[in-house]
Amino acid sequence: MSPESSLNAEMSKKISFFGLKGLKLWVWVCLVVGVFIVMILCILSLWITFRRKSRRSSSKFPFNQIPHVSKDIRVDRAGVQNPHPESLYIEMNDKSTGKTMMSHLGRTKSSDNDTLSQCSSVNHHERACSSHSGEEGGFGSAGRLYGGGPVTASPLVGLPEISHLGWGHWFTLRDLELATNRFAAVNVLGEGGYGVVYRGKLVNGTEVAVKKLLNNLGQAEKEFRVEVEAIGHVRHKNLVRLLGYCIEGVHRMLVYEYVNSGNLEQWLHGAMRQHGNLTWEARIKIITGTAQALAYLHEAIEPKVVHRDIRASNILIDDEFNAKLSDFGVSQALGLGYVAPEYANTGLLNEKSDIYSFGVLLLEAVTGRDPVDYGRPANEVNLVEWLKMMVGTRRAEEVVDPKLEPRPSKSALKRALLVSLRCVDPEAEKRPRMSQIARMLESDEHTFHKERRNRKSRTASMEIVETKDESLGPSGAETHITKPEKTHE
Ligand SMILES: Nc1ncnc2c1ncn2[C@@H]1O[C@H](COP(=O)(O)OP(=O)(O)OP(=O)(O)O)[C@@H](O)[C@H]1O
Repeated sequence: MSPESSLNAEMSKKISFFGLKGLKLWVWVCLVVGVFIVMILCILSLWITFRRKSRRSSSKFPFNQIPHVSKDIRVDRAGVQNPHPESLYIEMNDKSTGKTMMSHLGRTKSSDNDTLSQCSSVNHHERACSSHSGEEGGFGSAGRLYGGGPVTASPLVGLPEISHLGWGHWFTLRDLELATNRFAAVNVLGEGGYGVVYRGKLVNGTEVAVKKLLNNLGQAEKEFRVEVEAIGHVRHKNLVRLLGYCIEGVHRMLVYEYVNSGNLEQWLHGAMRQHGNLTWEARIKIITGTAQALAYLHEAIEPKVVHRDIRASNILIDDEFNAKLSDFGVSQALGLGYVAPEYANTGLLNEKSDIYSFGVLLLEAVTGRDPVDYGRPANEVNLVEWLKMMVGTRRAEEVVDPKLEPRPSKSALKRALLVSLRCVDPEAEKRPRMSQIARMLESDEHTFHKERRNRKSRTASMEIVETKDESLGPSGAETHITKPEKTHE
């Protein structure tokens, strides 16, 4: 008998087992294998159910509440240099946007600022924040966060390594409480449309201005995002530098370099007047710096930044009368006197409306008048209209701020008026670009220095010729520079 036929014979034998009689052996083998497979499947399904349950319980972990964030979570313990050894960072990959976000208790940092606001909804975050927010406590331990590094040229040296962003610093509420003496009233620098600004000092000695945004306005939160995104990487000598920000729970704060000599509004109309009047030279320096900052925002960076709120109070001044433009990137309603017609008509804001506002600012600096002053006679309330009327009636020299001593030269005044009139042209496309304006003003600054250096020499003089122009309205005038004339002093 061959082995195959003997195996067949064996398999065909009838066997009785567990009360089942007369089943062939091969049927028994199939039954056993089948039962075995069913058991494996049962075990597998039990294991999967168990896994799901344990995931569900871990989903109470608040990071899962962040909208649009996938469950691709990688836990990463912070390194040796981390001054917060307890910190547990969690990297979340948002598959819908491809962005990565790092988060841990009370702090959130993002590889893309778009994700900043998402973090505000994290309950855990808010609990962590309230546990060391302001009034009650946790304050004393803040000092240990710092390496206490030496004060150097960089305002960020000596601050915690872990909070470095691509462009600045990521502060905790405690850091800023410490810097401002818990936001003491005595440190209030002023209050703007979106919150209070405090003067502060970081533990490495850097003086800062902390803008604490009102947290009960959705708009303020929006502004925070807009501002952080717009200005984080932007650097120019005439722009106030954003050193970092704080976002904890409901708190939103921006931390700027401190600019120590007030703002242009205070110098022209307010508290800084007690220190004396700004000279023409200082005014032109401030205005020219502002123009350079705007030219940079409009034309040198991509994407360009439209300021949208050029006004004297946003031109901060340092102790050498350098202008430091602040609040760029802030989206907010413009004040009455600075609103360009195309904004009023269409709601659109672009660099041309910044240029209009800049023209008003320049007029303000020349005349020392507010853009809109209801305390004046009706035909003088609106600065731009009044100026056009004065130039149109050949009274340009009367517009100079009476407090200015010495008065500007004819040529300097005329050039400044020329620039401002071109900026406030009712037709937006006729307004010069900011870089052109900056160049015109730079040459004015240059002329001023030249005049001062050598008073006896002949200097170029520009003559403003006022010609009636329909496009400037009934009282409008367009200004032209004619050929230089000799002047004798
Ligand atoms: N970086 C800074 N350094 C010094 N002072 C500052 C700084 N930033 C703002 N300030 C001052 O804080 C005050 C409030 O400023 P903020 O920008 O909030 O309001 P504003 O410009 O007066 O008004 P708005 O926000 O409506 O334009 C102003 O007096 C301003 O000069």
